[in-house]
Amino acid sequence: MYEAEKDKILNDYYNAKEIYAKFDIDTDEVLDKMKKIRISLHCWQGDDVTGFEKSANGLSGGGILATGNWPGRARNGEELRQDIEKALSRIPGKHKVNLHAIYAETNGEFVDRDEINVEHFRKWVDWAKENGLGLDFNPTFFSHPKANDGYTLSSKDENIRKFWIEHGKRCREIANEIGKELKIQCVNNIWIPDGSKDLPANRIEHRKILKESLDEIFSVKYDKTNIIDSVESKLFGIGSESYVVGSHEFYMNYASRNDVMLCLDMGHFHPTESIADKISSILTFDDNLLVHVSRGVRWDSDHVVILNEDLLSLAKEIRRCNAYDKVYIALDFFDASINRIMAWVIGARATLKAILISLLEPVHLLLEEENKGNFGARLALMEEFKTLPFYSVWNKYCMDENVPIGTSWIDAVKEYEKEIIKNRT
Ligand SMILES: C[C@H](O)[C@H](O)[C@@H](O)C(=O)CO
Ligand SMILES: [Mn+2]
Repeated sequence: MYEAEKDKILNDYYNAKEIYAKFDIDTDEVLDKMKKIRISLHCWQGDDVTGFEKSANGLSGGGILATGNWPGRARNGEELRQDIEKALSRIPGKHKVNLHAIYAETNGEFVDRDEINVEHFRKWVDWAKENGLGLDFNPTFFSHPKANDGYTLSSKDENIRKFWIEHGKRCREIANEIGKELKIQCVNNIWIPDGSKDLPANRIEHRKILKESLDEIFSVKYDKTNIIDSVESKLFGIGSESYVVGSHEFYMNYASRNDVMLCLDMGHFHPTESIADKISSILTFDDNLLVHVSRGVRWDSDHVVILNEDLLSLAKEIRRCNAYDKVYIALDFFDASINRIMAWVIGARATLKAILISLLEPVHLLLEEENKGNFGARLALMEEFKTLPFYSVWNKYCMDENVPIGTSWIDAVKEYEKEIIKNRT
């Protein structure tokens, strides 16, 4: 970066610092807090949720869908890690990478999901260590012949159920080992696609079976410094429009009663329902919460996350609950219609911008007006605070973290596409 550019960024930052100081916000302190926040970058954006299994036939049986055919998706661990590194070099801060079980590396051998162990993730763990990254984990209960009849952990077929319970147990074991080795807690999130396209006659039976399967998976206890377990609900999916076994109510109860963390995915609720309002309710009863940051357009479409009202409300609510040390933030979108690295960087930068904006908000002044009953003044302040010069603080954060300022990251990604991605035929 040229000296003149640095001076300009610093100058803008000092001006912004003065403005925020008028509202008792110390921007240096906010930047220190920012540097401690790790978000989780989902590996599956890099290959459209395909994975590396020998028999991989793309995303199937999961009620989720990656659309688009942008060329050059990563085809193996080396390419995927190279792409993630490229993305991370454009994202300020030290973060985590979120893996799914289908990203096991098995030396060309077929290893079924009920046989995987931590050694199949050796390259990921060594790479994470070298790069100072944390890893999160997810069992993969979809894109498999044993998921094709629509039910996995809630299946009435004992053989199917046993297979998936074993998968769930092995994934927890793997997540525990990862957390232990990296010395960074690993979030292990369970999402299953189970449900039915049309109206079921019996809803409760599958839910009782799911409860039993989860009890069995969670019967092994691990040290929470290594692994924290979570369960993710959903409203509906493709092929499970009428009934989803793991609904919000199901998992909210399960999580609260079993010392398991709940996961709220922004795309997994009714389109007009915001998860921001749910955070304080969950945290009244539970210690932690996992959020999947996604963007649904009319349905759970998993569009790339942008700095929109939903994302801002989410971040502001976490901050207003003083809960950045309780809420785990993981990205979850998959767009195959644009450059996949751009997708990661856009989504991650938007999420970090929302977090920064929330930390810069003078919440204490809003509370002061609220506590006096001055609701007009509270609304007026909320509006004024929206246009405080956060961008100057953002640029300083990017400069401190040695990543490109403003739009300058875009050309570097285009270049990488020309040199590396376009050659993947
Ligand atoms: C691939 C992820 O596990 C998946 O996206 C899940 O988290 C989900 O949101 C399914 O709709
Ligand atoms: Mn999700």
